[in-house]
Amino acid sequence: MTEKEVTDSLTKLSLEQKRADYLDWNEYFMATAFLAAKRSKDPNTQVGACIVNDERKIVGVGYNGFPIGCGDDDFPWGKNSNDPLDTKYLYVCHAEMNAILNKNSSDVKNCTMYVALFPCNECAKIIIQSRIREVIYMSDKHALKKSTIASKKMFDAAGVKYWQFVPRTACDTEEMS
Ligand SMILES: O=c1ccn([C@H]2C[C@H](O)[C@@H](COP(=O)(O)O)O2)c(=O)[nH]1
Ligand SMILES: [Zn+2]
Repeated sequence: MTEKEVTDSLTKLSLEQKRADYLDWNEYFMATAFLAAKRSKDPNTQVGACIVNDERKIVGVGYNGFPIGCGDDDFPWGKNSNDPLDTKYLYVCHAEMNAILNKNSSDVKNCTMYVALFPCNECAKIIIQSRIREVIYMSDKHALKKSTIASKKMFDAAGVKYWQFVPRTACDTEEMS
């Protein structure tokens, strides 16, 4: 074997040993949002959000839950009742709002939010006002709801970019290795 052949086979070996199936940045931050969602006590819908700055540092994470001090012995997780006071909707803090309020930086200006579900109109307002400039979401299952249409209308007007994250399939991962 010539010296070049040895070098070539060593190079090939080291390339073969490189990991290809590690998480890319988008996968990593979306996975962080999904991990946060697992903290939610909502029996029906668990939402997580992760805010990332332009240095790819996580600056806030949140999930849907009742406000501090409002425990589920006193507040309901139900969805349907004749009296809205007996449902969760008047009380629950959305994941996006919690992620913004939980920020560990002075602000979230120019940050990106990764979120499990497309933000509702109330969260869209908070996202815009906090100057987040990009939203990457996983599910758009409420795309036809007026609140989602309103969110998109406001994001478009305010110049907040949004796009759907599509996870890699097992086949994609096999092709890379
Ligand atoms: O943008 C959103 C929208 C909803 N949520 C939370 C609020 C509630 O806990 C659930 C929604 O309950 P459903 O049973 O799916 O009606 O999701 C949120 O965090 N962010
Ligand atoms: Zn919301």
